[in-house]
Amino acid sequence: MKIAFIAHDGKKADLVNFAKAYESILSKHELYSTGTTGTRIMEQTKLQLHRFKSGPLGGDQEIGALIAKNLMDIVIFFRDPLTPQPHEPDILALLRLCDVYSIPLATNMGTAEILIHGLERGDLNWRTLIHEKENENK
Ligand SMILES: O=C(CO)COP(=O)(O)O
Repeated sequence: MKIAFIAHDGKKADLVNFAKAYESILSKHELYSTGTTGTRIMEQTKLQLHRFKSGPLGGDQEIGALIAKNLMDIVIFFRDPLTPQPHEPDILALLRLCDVYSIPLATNMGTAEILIHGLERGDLNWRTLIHEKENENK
């Protein structure tokens, strides 16, 4: 599965702790992130991520482009609800695309934990079926 990690500055420590706690599960998947978030995770775990640009410089939109192609399977985006962001329109666009394509999205630790346990249990295997169907239609 392709999993995207994004965190605003006030939530990066939480996301790094999450990545550490679930490192063994996450290491079995293809991981993506916005720029600074990915750097922080790679500094503090052995995980390898494909890093896009930093969020304010277009990273949310780059991840959004993968969602629009239905290529991203899970988005874990720890937003900071208490701090205004200069690129708020990009953030809303990313969240909107998750809803357009029914992509499982966690915006806080509580939901992220449920998603990761569901992933391990096979609850998200329907995403594999979607990829197979899309390949058949090519
Ligand atoms: O701003 C972000 C998401 O909206 C995150 O970007 P960084 O990971 O580069 O800090």
